[in-house]
Amino acid sequence: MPFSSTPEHPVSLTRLLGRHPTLVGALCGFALALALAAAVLLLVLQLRVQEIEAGHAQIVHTMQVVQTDIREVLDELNQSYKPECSPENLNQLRSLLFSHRYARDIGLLDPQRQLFCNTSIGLLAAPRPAGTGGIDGSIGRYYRGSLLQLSQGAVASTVVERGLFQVAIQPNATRDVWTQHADSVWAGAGNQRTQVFKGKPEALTQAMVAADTPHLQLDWGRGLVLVTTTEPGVSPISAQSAIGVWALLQANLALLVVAGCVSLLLGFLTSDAVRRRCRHYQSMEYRIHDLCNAANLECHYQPILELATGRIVGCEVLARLRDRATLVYPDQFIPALMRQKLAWTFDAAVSAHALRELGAHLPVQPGSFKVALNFFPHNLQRDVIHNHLQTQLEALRRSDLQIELEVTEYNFSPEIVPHLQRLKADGYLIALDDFGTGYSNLGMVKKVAPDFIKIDKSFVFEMEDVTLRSSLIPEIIGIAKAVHSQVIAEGIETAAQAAQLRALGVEYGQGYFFARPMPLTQFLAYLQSHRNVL
Ligand SMILES: Nc1nc2c(ncn2[C@@H]2O[C@H](COP(=O)(O)O[C@H]3[C@@H](O)[C@H](n4cnc5c(=O)[nH]c(N)nc54)O[C@@H]3COP(=O)(O)O)[C@@H](O)[C@H]2O)c(=O)[nH]1
Repeated sequence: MPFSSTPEHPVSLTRLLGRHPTLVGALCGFALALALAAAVLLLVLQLRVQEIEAGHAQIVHTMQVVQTDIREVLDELNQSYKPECSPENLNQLRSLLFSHRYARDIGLLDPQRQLFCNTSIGLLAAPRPAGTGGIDGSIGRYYRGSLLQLSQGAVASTVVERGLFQVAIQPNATRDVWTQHADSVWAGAGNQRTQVFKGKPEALTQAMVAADTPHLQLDWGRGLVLVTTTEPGVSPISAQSAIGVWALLQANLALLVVAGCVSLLLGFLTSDAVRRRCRHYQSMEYRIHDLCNAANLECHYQPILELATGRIVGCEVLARLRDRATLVYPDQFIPALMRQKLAWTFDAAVSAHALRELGAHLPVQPGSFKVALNFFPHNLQRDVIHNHLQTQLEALRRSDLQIELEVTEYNFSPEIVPHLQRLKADGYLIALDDFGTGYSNLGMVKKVAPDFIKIDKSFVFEMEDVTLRSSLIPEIIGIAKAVHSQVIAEGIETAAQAAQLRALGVEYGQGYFFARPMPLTQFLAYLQSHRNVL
């Protein structure tokens, strides 16, 4: 709630951002552009990974089909057949091969595990060792590159051995699917792991990890993303493919260029929007809500002197708002204050603050001491003003303080005349401020018969140059005399101006020549020193 006595708001993040709008805007825009570009790149990568995963799934599926086929043969051999090389047995074994697509040949082992007979050529000329090494799989022990004795010669094949039987897998049963969908295929687990297919150039396939790997792995050094699919059931089997990031970028160059341009455009638009938002946070329109807190309100007092004697007869209350180390002046905040409809809250807070301060600290003055308060014209409603000021004055019990209400000539309208008349009748002094800047009708001025007419400082500033404007000062004094008002000249900055105005018959003056508006402690010290001088 503005001008409540709640503690000052802490500096908000929005205010901090507002101090560097261009930088914050640029950073946000850059971050967005980067994020969008990265998102597109990740999407492209993700699509490629999905494509590879689908290929790997086909490899695993094909190998499972092959394995199931071979398992059935081995199951049947171990359950229903004897490892005998008799023609009848061999014929039965051959007919078994017909019903199993991936089984190429069946070999028979003697008790010393030597291969002595097979379905292709029958009894071998000499038994030969069944094989060394091998990989343990769930359906038997696999031997890669075993030489299969066929009637037309020997062929390298993978055989699976269980009990005293060996089944040779059709050469190239899985090769096509490997070639098409993987760069490298590994079989076996732990130290038995063997590379069963090597597709890409040596250097690349060497990079493929022979140990268990995560599904996705980044090789920063070579700019590769490795995709590994491991299926534990099939011996186990791992299919690996490498994505070259640079090659991926090249393959999607057009898409990435478009995405980059869109990202830059969005980044630029974001930067502009953020910059504008940050500027708004720094604007008075936004800050006024934070500033309108009782803790930020400061009243400055500018003495008003009798020109003939130099006696201080009163002061004008001028409000400032404190924004940390800096003071914000009325010209800076009044427009925003008006737009945010805080005019009455502000005037009420200033007058209460000033009267409280002066009432508590200003020594009781001999005679009366005028306290000139500025009110926005539409706040000059008799009942509202009177009730408000009476409440303040009753609490003070200072009969020496006399309130002077200032209304600018510029805003002097027929609607406020009755209010001013009543306020005057209530005992308040009325001052017509900035006189000469508006076009008030003399009849209206007469009706109010203000106690004071304040000559606007713009007339005083030009006195030494004797401009047309300054030549109007005697006219203004004449009008004041005609309506029985006393004259206060504002903006006196030199001794010459003060002397000239005094000679013209101006009774009172204020301006930097005497003193600038100042905080209470300084104002009290000024009053004290001034009294000593007089
Ligand atoms: N409704 C309210 N209006 C207020 C209040 N406090 C101020 N104001 C209005 O803001 C206007 C600007 O005030 P400020 O910036 O404080 O300027 C005043 C003086 O500092 C300045 N001045 C005084 N002497 C001299 C001088 O010798 N030279 C010079 N260059 N400037 C000087 O003039 C302003 C006072 O003018 P005026 O009000 O016409 O007497 C101010 O005009 C107020 O209307 C508030 O609390 N409520």
